[in-house]
Amino acid sequence: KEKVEITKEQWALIKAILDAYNRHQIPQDVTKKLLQEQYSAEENFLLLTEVATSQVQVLVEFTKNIPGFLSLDREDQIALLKGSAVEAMFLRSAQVLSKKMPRGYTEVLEERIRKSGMSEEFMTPMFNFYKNIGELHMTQEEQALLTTITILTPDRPYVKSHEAVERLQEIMLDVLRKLCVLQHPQEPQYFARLLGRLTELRTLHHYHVEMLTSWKTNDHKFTPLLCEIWDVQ
Ligand SMILES: CC(C)NC(=O)n1c(-c2ccccc2)cc2c1CN(S(=O)(=O)c1cccs1)CC2
Repeated sequence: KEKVEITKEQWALIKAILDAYNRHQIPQDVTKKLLQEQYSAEENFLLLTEVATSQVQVLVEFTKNIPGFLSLDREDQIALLKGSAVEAMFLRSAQVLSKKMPRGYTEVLEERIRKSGMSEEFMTPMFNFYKNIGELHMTQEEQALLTTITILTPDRPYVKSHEAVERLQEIMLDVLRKLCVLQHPQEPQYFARLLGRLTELRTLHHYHVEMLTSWKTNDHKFTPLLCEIWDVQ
């Protein structure tokens, strides 16, 4: 039985990341709108645009509070944000959906998302992902660290100092690994299962790029921030 020891510094790191993650939540009023009375597909789409835009703003603030992030090369900080925005958005969405909500809220939310003009072949993998994340029953710390690890992925396009990002990501991976052993002692494979979700996120990222083009053809508008972060003209 491997003796797992989380150092004082690592606990401080977990606390800093969890505080930042909890401080930067999507404003309730924005997500609450998604639960209100029946909207049309266009209005649902507009609502998702609003929620997604608000999440990008939250993501930027959260990322700035990741210990070590601001000491990375400035252009690399931008490359990491642009490269991880879609994945962080799907991770946050899955976490929102897997929260205990009042009876029927989840169904309404899912219905709203299904009726937003999104192509069917994108829905299935997306809702599969939401289900897979829900089944993990991740703790707050695990959610915050997994989002941090997604942001600190060294092989995003245009990242120059690959090693610097890799070193930072490795620090976070080590902390998450130890936390998983401590918080899920009966599930030795839990950490591996968490990392498996990161692979699923990359597939969703590819789907998302295709979906954007299909929306563009149906003349759907996005906000300037979403166009900027998703490289949509
Ligand atoms: C919480 C935020 C980050 N979630 C969010 O914006 N969602 C959610 C979602 C999931 C659970 C609860 C509440 C909302 C589902 C979807 C999105 C966004 N995207 S999108 O960014 O591609 C998009 C933008 C505009 C048109 S489509 C499509 C799918």
